[in-house]
Amino acid sequence: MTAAQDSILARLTRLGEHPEATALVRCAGARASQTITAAQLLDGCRRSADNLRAAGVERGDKAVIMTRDAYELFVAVHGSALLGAVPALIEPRAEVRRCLDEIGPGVFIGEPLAHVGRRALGWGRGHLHTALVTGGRFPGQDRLLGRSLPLPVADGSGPPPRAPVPHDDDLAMIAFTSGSTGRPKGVEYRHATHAGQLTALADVLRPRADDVLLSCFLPMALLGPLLGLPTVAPQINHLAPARTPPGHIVGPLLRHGATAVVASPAVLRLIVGHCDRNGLTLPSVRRVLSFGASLRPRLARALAKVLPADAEILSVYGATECLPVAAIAAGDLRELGTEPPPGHAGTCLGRPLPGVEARILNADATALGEIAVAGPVVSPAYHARPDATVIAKTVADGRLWHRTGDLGRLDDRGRLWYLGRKAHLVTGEDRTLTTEDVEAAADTAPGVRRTALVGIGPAGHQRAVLCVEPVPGTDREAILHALRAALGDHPQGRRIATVLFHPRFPTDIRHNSKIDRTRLAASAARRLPRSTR
Ligand SMILES: Nc1ncnc2c1ncn2[C@@H]1O[C@H](COP(=O)(O)OP(=O)(O)OP(=O)(O)O)[C@@H](O)[C@H]1O
Repeated sequence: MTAAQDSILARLTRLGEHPEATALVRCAGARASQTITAAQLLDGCRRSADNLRAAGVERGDKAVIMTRDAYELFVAVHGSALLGAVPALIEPRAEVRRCLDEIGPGVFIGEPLAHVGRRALGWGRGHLHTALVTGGRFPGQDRLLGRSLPLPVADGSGPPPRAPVPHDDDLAMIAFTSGSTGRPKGVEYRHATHAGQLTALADVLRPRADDVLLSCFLPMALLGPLLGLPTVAPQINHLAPARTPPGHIVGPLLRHGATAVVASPAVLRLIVGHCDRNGLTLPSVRRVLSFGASLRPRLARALAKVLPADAEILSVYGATECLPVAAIAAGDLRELGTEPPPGHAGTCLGRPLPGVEARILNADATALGEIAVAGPVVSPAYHARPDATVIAKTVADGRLWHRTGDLGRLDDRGRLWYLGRKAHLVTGEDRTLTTEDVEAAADTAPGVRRTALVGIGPAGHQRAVLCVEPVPGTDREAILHALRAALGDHPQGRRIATVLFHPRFPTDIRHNSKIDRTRLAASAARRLPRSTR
């Protein structure tokens, strides 16, 4: 079987095998929800494809899709794919205009607010020929924002859609990176990439017949139903996930008896905090997958306390260009945390998943280098960014390797370790510091919510500044004391020149977990006396 026969489209049509099964639960707030069956979801995709065709969307068109509603996203993305159009996903952020200028989409499908952003900020100006507005219609909408594309939940009565059989190498989707090292890049998913990702995701999720997935990450709602998992999509604040009222997550989790939870560390912290404050536990949960950034042992421990004793917590490593790559159980993380290896320690990511290979490129004397990944989960190129593709992709031993831009090493047991991003290395006159190494140690200090190591000054002459986000209400002197204890014997930590407190770190929109180090460093630089910069 070619990968494309196990593609998204093939899995989509397989939804029709259990028409009455729950496929998606769309939640509003803590209590309200709408259950959508597999037949309804499939019918919705077919209707969406018909409406898009009627609106002039054609095979090969690139269609930006921007909606926070999981059902609309599902039927717009998969409806476009049924037509042979290429959905493009990007978060609404400062660089959208330049990103879209690069990929040149002809179609923009989105909720009214997305179109307001498009009109105001010129997203897609010059290449869009079709603007389609989802959700309810309002007077003057066609003139102001674009033609209406109503995507109400379908009744499930229509004929099954006819899905084309794609070639492995056909472009299936463009997904933008979250841009923590610069302007986001449009990652090409071919049909074979998607098929590889779904297979690898199934390896980490290990779906069972009675599983219910709670997806706190919107694009995961596109995949959960295709893995045969009834997928509950809570009403996350997708523009700032960590500001979601936690009851909007925990309420649906409890009501729908979620057995698997996919979330970023920031959202997991919300869930734990809510449970602690309200004396709640989460008895239905068997498996939690943490995505997007390191899962700290302290958070994993707090999470374990609200889960059943045999529940598994996994930290999953990957990037938009290759997802998932490796996974590690929190129990193993905790054990490793108590006995960090000497030298560059960092955070263990676990072994690469079946079918995925990892290597360390340009390793130095301590075996530290850049993590590169090969396998079916790897995207072969950035869309319309040959410059970025040349830098990130390399062929060796007949296989395509993606250079992740992450520093790491492989230990003698085949486990990957993460040391931070290459772009975030702090380079001083006599030493180079890796962020994760220092932060993993500093984050163990009581009173610290998280830390970020940034370099101030020109490369090669940087001053190492540790920014600290404290737990609100904690005494700063006590934190400094705890940090000295945590870093005093640490080979890198001892080199830190300055500690600065910052009440709330700037983070990425997608996960609210990746620290925006460029902004943080700029704010730290402003606070340092001129003589020490
Ligand atoms: N489990 C994890 N532990 C530590 N870091 C992780 C984990 N999972 C992901 N990451 C970090 O997230 C990165 C991938 O993030 P993503 O693909 O969203 O875009 P980005 O790398 O932030 O964007 P850009 O490439 O534009 O800078 C990884 O390369 C890694 O640095």
